[in-house]
Amino acid sequence: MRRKLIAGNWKMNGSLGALAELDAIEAAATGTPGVDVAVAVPATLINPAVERVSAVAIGAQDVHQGECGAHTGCISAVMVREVGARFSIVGHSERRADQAESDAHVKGKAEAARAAGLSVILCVGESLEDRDAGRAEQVVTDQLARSLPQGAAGEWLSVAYEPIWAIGTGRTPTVEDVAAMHGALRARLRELAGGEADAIRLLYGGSVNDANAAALLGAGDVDGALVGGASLTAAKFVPIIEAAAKLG
Ligand SMILES: O=C[C@H](O)COP(=O)(O)O
Repeated sequence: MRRKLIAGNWKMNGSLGALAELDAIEAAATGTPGVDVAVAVPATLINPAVERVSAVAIGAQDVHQGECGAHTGCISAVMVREVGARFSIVGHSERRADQAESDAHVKGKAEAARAAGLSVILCVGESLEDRDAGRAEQVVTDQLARSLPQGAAGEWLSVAYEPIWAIGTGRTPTVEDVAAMHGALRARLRELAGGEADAIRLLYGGSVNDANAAALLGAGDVDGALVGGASLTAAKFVPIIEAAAKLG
């Protein structure tokens, strides 16, 4: 039985003042011991966030695939681990688009994160064009196969299915479509990593909010959510944690 994971992604939002939101999220995480709660903050906020909370895992939104070197502006997994990050997102569609990250980059980042002792949330997802053309499952499972780190198995890895067209748009796939995609991802993980892959959590991401969380989290093979906009305030994020807790 996989524990539910509710992970927030603040993206390029948040200041030192915004860290106060973490207090109520920490209280919710403490009050729902059956649910894992995590927030990926901007790199500048990792250390102060780590010093503020303990029941909430604080993480990075990206790490470089190397450990150190001449990569101006980049941050390594070793560096974020040193200041207390417990996980990193890799392969978010915004980075794949804005920074031209390939599946090979994403695989390298996931492996570097694991080597540094971080858990990993690896993102995959299709465009609206792929969805409309009926090739979403093929595109997403192929993306997974190319991005999957060596030794993928166990709770340290989560795969977040985030249809690009659902991110920040208020649109979501149907519960049936989410269940079908997660079933396809689970099947592909078993092909790629055997029975060990059953510990890998599958998260859904894309316009999750307090109104739709229970339905999306209740879909087949959905082990949690990766939440963007609704993770920025405790008032919107805590009900999603509570919805997960009710599902067990
Ligand atoms: O990482 C989070 C996702 O991109 C979802 O963002 P959203 O909840 O604002 O749609």
